[in-house]
Amino acid sequence: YAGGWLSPGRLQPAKIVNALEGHDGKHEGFRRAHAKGLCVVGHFDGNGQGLALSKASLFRRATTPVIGRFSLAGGVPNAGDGRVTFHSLALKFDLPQGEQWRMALNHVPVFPVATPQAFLDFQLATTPDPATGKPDPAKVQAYMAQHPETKAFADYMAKAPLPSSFANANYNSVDAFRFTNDQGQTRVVRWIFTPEAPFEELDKATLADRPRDFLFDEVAGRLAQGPLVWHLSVILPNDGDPTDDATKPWPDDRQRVEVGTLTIDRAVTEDDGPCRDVNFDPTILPAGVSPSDDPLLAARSSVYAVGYTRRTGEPAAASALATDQAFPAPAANQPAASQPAAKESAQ
Ligand code: HEM
Repeated sequence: YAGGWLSPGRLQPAKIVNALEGHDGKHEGFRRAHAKGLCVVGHFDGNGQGLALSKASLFRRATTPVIGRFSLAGGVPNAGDGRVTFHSLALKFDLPQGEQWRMALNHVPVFPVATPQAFLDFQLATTPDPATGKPDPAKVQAYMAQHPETKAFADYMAKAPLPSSFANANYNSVDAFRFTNDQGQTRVVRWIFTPEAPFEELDKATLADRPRDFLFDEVAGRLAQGPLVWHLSVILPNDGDPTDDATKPWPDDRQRVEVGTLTIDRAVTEDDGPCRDVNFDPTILPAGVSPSDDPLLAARSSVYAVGYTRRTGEPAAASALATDQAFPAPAANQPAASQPAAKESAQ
């Protein structure tokens, strides 16, 4: 039953992973989405303001160690960076008492699909035809006709400026989550990390001519000069703002509460480093945070788990990034993940 043999028509996570492999090829040992990435380590300093919204210990006036991974969407590990796609950042916060908070964030505040079924249908409709190497325009058109929200997203991506760097991009939760504070009050929120590095736009006209790894090389170069900083703000919806539909943005004027600062200190190698064997499942949450009614969240959890199980059962692949070789591997008896335990000052 758990394997889905008795209900072949139901949407199973393996079907979505199969579709991702069909779309971008099967690259053993790599993530089935966001295959190209760079691992980083850093820390988060809470300012205490978030505790009014959630009792999560991340929000105390304390420092929490973080590992992270910059990535681009897509399942091809050595794809060129000259594409119109998400700049993404995944994070794993190691909190006191063994709690963790894992996030996988995109620079765009909305997602192209609202449901797992639409995600599957979108992958299938845009899978390249082996005869032409391109998606079948009739299938894409038929999908778009049924999914105006995906069409709206594609139009938005075509027009919206792309950040010139991983360092000057926002990173959004996209999905909504439920926050609960010490008094038991619950609110649904989204969140955004905004960079201190000033925004600059990538010239889309020259994308195709850029060196393969130019975005990853650029951020590695910045990190070699010093840490990069983002401010985390929790976004509070107005009554009626959708909490179960990641295709719908919340208007820019919604109240924001700044709750702390993320500092990315340095890049570390992905081969044998702390990121390779992590599943950045966004439903791994500390007390005070839980999933909302957004149907993507449960699907993400189960699909990431299937992808993770497949890739970690395959021979480990070396990082496809040339720049990765420049970073020190963690010492044999001291994995890079072993940062100091979260230190608390006052609440
Ligand atoms: C139904 C919707 C979605 C599906 C099926 C899906 C699928 C996947 C899969 C299979 C992976 C690779 C996991 C692994 O092997 O560790 C992945 C990674 C990722 N996803 Fe999604 N995803 C979905 C929605 C989203 C959304 C809404 C966001 C942004 C908020 C997002 C951001 C990311 C990021 C940043 C990673 C890379 C994590 C890393 O660096 O390991 N995904 N996704």
